[in-house]
Amino acid sequence: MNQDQIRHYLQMYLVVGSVNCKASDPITIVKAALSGGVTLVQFREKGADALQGADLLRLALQIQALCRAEGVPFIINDDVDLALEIDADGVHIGQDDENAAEVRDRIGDRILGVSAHTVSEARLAVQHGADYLGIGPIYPTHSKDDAHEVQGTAILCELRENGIHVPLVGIGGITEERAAEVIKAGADGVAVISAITEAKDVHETVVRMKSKVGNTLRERITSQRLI
Ligand SMILES: Cc1ncc(COP(=O)(O)OP(=O)(O)O)c(N)n1
Ligand SMILES: Cc1ncsc1CCOP(=O)(O)O
Ligand SMILES: [Mg+2]
Repeated sequence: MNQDQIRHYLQMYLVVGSVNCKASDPITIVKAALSGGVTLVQFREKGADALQGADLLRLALQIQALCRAEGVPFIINDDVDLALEIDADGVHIGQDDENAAEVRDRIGDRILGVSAHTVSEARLAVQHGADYLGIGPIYPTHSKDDAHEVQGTAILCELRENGIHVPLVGIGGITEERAAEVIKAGADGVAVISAITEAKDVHETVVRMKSKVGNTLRERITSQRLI
């Protein structure tokens, strides 16, 4: 998949697991998010009450089927074996997960996302074959217990200024109100858990957030052309 396609998929990126879906069930939330226009879905089944075994597999397959029906890529967090077993479109791994170069060998040309927190982690992830980098937490988050320290949007500027040109997605505490500043700082999209899974109206929240991302990307491109 080329970088332009990856950048498109990163624009409105839903990260979701059953643990994040308290107001409603995961299927209802994913359906509403897809109808609102999410461009990529990551299945992240993690935390104290996370599903396991057959229940986890069933939910992964159900969400995958919803994504396939909408032509939205579906990727798995951490679990490369699961991704291969169900023929997912890719995986997302972090610095404490399986080595990125080994994962690239195992998954072939599926999408590989890698979390990075510094310029050197980013450079190494790219050398190892990452298609995109997940950067954050940009803002405080209550969705990840072992989150890295908050990085702010400055990390996105720093990566771009240091020659990291691969697709980047910001993650961590991103809301409708904050989406534009993440894109202005250099991200190609926003990856979101709670602002979507805990929204009163998931469909409308995604529509509005995606529109903010799209408008800000267009403004950024226009202002770059003027320089
Ligand atoms: C898009 C995206 N970016 C970053 C992460 C975090 O990955 P990781 O650091 O491996 O932490 P866990 O999500 O595995 O707890 C992500 N999942 N997605
Ligand atoms: C998985 C992950 N990685 C860094 S922050 C985070 C959690 C993002 O969740 P939220 O959008 O609710 O802050
Ligand atoms: Mg991980």
